[in-house]
Amino acid sequence: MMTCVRVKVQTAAETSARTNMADQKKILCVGLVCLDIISVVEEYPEEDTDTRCVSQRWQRGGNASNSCTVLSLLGAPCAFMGSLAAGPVADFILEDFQKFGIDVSLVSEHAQCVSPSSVVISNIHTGSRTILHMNRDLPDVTAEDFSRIDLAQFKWIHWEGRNAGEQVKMIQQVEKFNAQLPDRQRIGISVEIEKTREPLYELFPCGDVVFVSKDVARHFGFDSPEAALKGLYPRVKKGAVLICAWAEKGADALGPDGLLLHSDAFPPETLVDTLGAGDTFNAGVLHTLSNGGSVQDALTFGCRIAGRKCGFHGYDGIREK
Ligand SMILES: Nc1ncnc2c1ncn2[C@@H]1O[C@H](COP(=O)(O)OP(=O)(O)OP(=O)(O)O)[C@@H](O)[C@H]1O
Ligand SMILES: OC[C@H]1O[C@](O)(CO)[C@@H](O)[C@@H]1O
Repeated sequence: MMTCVRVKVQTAAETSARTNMADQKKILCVGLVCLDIISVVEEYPEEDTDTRCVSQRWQRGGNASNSCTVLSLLGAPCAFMGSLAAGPVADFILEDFQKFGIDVSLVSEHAQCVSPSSVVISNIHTGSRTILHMNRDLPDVTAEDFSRIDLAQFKWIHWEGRNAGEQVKMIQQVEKFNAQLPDRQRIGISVEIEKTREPLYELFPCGDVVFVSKDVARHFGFDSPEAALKGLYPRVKKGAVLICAWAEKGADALGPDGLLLHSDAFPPETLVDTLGAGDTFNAGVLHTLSNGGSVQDALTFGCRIAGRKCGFHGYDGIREK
């Protein structure tokens, strides 16, 4: 693993905020960072037409990266672990991570690879986001990369399901580390199974908390979060909590006591942009649980900030209320 050393000079406010957080353990998110090239449109375009859009912007994206953005806006010390290519896109991404005070010391640089990116068509009237993602050759971080990190600095580690075989080995390393610690000092483990790819289902029995998407739920033939949780719960490990978010229906959770928990969604006054709503929800849940909050509080807070996020472009507005 090559460690990135391109560090931007911090402002006094950033330095002081980071110093105040210095003695707190961090939340680590492992997964994708990419460039989102977002075109905001009044109406979804027809194929082979030439449309003028409302605005265009570059935004740092990727599930784990977006969740870090939201965690940092919520004031939670956090770190991102993933891969980055080199060049202007990678520079833009690194600078943006640093703007949010996200620890990037575990980012692996692959200078010879192409930066992953998404073209996103965002409909300003419905809030819908249509994503065209490209990842040509950037490899994910491995269990060997992970074995070099000092786990003692983290209170929670979240994996966005990607190279599941390697991620299972990373989780085993954390379980081994946890086994020597008293309960309250153990690192919380969560995994997200978002894409409908068979190898990712290996992650179901791996987390204390497992996020399963509505896409995966539908793929298994479930048409509601309740049905998905009941049907998929036998796949998680003993004692785990399974969580399923479902856009405007809010989110549900099922734990070892068999009680189904639910939070309604919190729709914004005007639905503007749902890109990253799921990543925002996950960050809200992780923030609450890693601070000792209940699963019900985590669901409600996750839905509250994800709903708020849908009311504006990007993530910055999360900080303002
Ligand atoms: N239209 C909406 N109105 C209100 N809340 C919403 C809406 N869409 C999403 N949310 C909130 O966001 C949470 C996550 O939604 P969902 O799982 O559908 O996102 P997603 O499709 O995974 O998003 P992305 O993949 O872009 O991160 C929901 O539980 C809900 O609280
Ligand atoms: O699948 C990758 C895409 O999904 C997102 O992480 C949103 O959840 C985008 O930022 C990215 O382009």
